[in-house]
Amino acid sequence: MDHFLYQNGQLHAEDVALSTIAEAVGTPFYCYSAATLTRHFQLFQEALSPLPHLICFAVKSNSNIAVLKLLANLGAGMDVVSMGEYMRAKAAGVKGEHIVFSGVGKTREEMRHALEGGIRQFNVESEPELEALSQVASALGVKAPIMMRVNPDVDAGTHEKISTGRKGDKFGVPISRAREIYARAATMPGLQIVGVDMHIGSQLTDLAPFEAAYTKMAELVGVLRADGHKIDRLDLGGGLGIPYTRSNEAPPLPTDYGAMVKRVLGHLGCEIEIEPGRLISGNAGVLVTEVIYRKTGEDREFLIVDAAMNDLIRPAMYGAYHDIDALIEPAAGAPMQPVDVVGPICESGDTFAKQRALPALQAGDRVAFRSAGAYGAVMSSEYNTRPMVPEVMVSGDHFAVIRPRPSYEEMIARDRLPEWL
Ligand SMILES: Cc1ncc(COP(=O)(O)O)c(C=O)c1O
Ligand SMILES: N[C@@H](CCCC[NH3+])C(=O)O
Repeated sequence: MDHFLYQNGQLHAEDVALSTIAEAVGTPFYCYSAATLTRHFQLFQEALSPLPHLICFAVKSNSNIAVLKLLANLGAGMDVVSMGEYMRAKAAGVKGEHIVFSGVGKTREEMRHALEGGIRQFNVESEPELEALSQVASALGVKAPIMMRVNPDVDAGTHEKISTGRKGDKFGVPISRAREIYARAATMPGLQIVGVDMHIGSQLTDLAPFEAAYTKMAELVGVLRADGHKIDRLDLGGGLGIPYTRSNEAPPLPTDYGAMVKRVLGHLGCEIEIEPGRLISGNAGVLVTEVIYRKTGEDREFLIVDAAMNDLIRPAMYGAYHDIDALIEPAAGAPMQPVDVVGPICESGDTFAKQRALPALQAGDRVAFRSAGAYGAVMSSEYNTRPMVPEVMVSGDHFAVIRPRPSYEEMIARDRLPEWL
């Protein structure tokens, strides 16, 4: 469910017409709906309600501090993967005890920073990382709460580039070695084992791989407890997929996911953590862009828009599909024409859609790329010296710019010229 709907012939974010925002901030811009973010978070709260749980929003999917604060106000914890994300979570007012630190290559500096600022747990991904954390925590005279991220060797059945739980993937420690590694961790100073972690991939559209992984997790918990470890908490990762197009079959809902979690893991009496990103933020955001030119090629029509692959890289990177809607609702029965929707960057990969059926749009018309709230703004860059796109949040009938567009002067002024040039 989202709150980007046509009202009186205009695409709205909640009760604000997107064209009103376009007039105020210029295009392109990202727009998020506070109501959608809230709704999606609450779906997970309801789905896990009978179990003790904490929903740790995956900051990597959308790290704007206003988004984090909105979710934190609803009771969310945060899943971070860098010192920068940790600092963003803190800036949004999240307490250290509600922040979990994931990531395959945490540095000692990041460990120290999180231990000093407070942390719920580190999700440790290798033995060298365990050793480093043990040393850093011991030097600070504290105990670092840890879980091992266990790689269950389950194929998530998702895009090759975002599958993380097969034995050839770089993530976690092999489940076959988990017992030995937990035994080792238990002997190391400065560490306190609190649970087990898994994350098998992103944009999963089927519950079966989750269930296969969590079944292995349940077995492992039994083994580790029998070995004398105190396992009170399970981090199940994120990964539940979203519909990127209205014509697709919808992926499972948080309710279905929650029911499965209860069935497979509920009897263990553990506190459950999940790390959803995309399901909370993905359909809570759109990227609005304006057509600069309509161009007739040899064998096709092009719409050249003012957003580009540097602003939303998913189509170029994964061949991802995003629905495209005109801000002005096409008249019923208006003819649709196939066009390639492309950005201005000098790469053929700067293509948002090929041969997409759209109404007859012209220069000056605006469109919204849907499902852009997750892995959109966070993956953007300044390639071609294009300023980062501003972000706006709508709540009801009002909106606020939650990250302004930097000026060209600001961008240019960041470089330094060495004296010897
Ligand atoms: C460790 C970890 N947790 C959570 C997530 C969030 O995943 P998603 O946005 O698919 O829910 C990711 C990204 O895949 C991740 O790597
Ligand atoms: N960036 C990816 C998801 C990666 C998930 C992070 N572990 C996407 O846009 O789909």
